Amino acid sequence: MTTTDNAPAMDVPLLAAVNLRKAYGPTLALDDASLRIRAGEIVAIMGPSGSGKSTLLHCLAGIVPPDSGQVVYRDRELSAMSDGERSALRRGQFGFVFQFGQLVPELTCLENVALPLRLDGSKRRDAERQARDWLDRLEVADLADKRPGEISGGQGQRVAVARALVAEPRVVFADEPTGALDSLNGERVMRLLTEAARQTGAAVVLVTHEARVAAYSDREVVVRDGRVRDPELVHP
Ligand SMILES: Nc1ncnc2c1ncn2[C@@H]1O[C@H](COP(=O)(O)OP(=O)(O)OP(=O)(O)O)[C@@H](O)[C@H]1O
Repeated sequence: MTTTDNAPAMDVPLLAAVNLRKAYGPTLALDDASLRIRAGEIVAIMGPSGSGKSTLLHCLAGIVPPDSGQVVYRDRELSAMSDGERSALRRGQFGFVFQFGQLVPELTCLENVALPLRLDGSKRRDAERQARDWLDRLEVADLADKRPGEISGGQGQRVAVARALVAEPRVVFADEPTGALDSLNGERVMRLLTEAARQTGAAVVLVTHEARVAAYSDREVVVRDGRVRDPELVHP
């Protein structure tokens, strides 16, 4: 699998998990899991509790190394990269939203959203201008000067989505992003997250056990006992 430009052909995955296996002691979290994500597509990973969804997401994002198998981003295998290269990939190409926003409590919402750009070397003024734009897109512009402890869970998740998207990543990893929200706020976060991803062309890997949340995706894959049923691989 090789690509020569920045836009992979439709049938070439942007990100692929190939025969992943991962054990935690005696627990087999992933057992021959394979999955392909195309550029710009929104894929929901579903399945029962403990089936391996988060482990799969962490492997795809280069956070957890599989025991065997490969994760390939464009034409590069993550395990063949140095730690520094993998960190640079996560910072430059990937965005993250978790169940609890994981905003930095000491920073204002504006500073939180600007942080990925600042870490990448942007000047404060440029980073904050873009951060303000993203807060606006996520309908939380009025919270710019507040700290995470002063806002609601739903507002915090929208700030977290703004932070995940500010550097215009190619893949957003979202692990139960609405898990701590009531249904109304959950729907709002999903609508804003998927709209923003579609506008920027980012793919989304969404872990959820809620059908209502998965309904925002282009397709669903099911993980059971560490194995993935990816219909794309059954009928390529
Ligand atoms: N760091 C870890 N140490 C030990 N066991 C782990 C670790 N992470 C996951 N596991 C185990 O691996 C299996 C898969 O866990 P994982 O979190 O991937 O499942 P999940 O489908 O995301 O579950 P949930 O929906 O409950 O979050 C579970 O049996 C879990 O207990």
